[in-house]
Amino acid sequence: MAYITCDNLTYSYPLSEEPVLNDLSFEAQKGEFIGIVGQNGSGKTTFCHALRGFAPLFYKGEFSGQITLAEKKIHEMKRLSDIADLVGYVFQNPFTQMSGIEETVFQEMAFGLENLGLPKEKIINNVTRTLTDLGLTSIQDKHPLYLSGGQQQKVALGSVLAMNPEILIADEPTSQLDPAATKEIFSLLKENQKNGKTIFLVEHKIDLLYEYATRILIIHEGKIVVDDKPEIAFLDDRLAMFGVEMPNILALGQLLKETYSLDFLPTKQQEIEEVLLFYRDRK
Ligand SMILES: Nc1ncnc2c1ncn2[C@@H]1O[C@H](COP(=O)(O)OP(=O)(O)OP(=O)(O)O)[C@@H](O)[C@H]1O
Repeated sequence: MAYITCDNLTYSYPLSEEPVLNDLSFEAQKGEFIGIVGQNGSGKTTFCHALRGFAPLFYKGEFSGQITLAEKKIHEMKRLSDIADLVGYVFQNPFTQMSGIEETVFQEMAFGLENLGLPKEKIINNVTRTLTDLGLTSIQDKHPLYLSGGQQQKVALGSVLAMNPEILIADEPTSQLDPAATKEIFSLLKENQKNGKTIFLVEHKIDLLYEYATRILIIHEGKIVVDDKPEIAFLDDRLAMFGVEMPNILALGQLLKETYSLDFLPTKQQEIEEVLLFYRDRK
């Protein structure tokens, strides 16, 4: 059995007229880095909420189908706390994530670990490591509510990473970060994946998803319409219809293939450089 399975998920929020998830099925193995893309309102966030039981447990509404994460039947779960140590969730808006009661960044990042009842020494180790990973050590004594949007976003992510969950679901966790910090976060997520964690990342930054994800899901009208390796998913003929752009590397690869009548499509930066150098040196 796959590590994660979703069978025929159909879900409507209490006030939605149509289902937001529409007979959606999917499975994943442990250690995948799954990028989720699709146009606004296609159901990406809702799919993430369903994965960790928030829809319907928190949002209510009508739900049918089955979800299993690491053999836990999420659709039969009665309390969200039942999977608090298995699934970490990073909200689109960091403000939603903040406890609102902790007075320093350090305490904020320790909050979830304390709720899990971990020993003090482990809490201190995890938080200290995460602060270093995210370059937040210098602001560890600041009040979380007096940080910039980007800093808050890093703290929100850190408070989840500190819990070291096996499955990490992050909804646009870099939306308020500059390009350098965004890349750092992608690298950190990649490191987590290499350590065996399973990552779900909702993102509009497709160039980075192309570089880091191992698999891409395109969601359209509540269904997964494309599910493949990035170099195949992002070549789908229907991308424009699904409101998804092609990564720059692939667009450039296609242009080179056309220009030089190549018998292959360069899909990596290194291949593109090799083609360019080859034709430059022939001149
Ligand atoms: N709490 C809610 N109650 C009712 N409808 C909701 C709720 N949250 C989202 N929706 C609706 O569900 C649909 C899917 O929304 P969702 O946020 O899952 O899409 P998305 O693909 O993540 O969009 P975006 O890229 O804009 O974040 C939209 O029509 C949205 O208006």
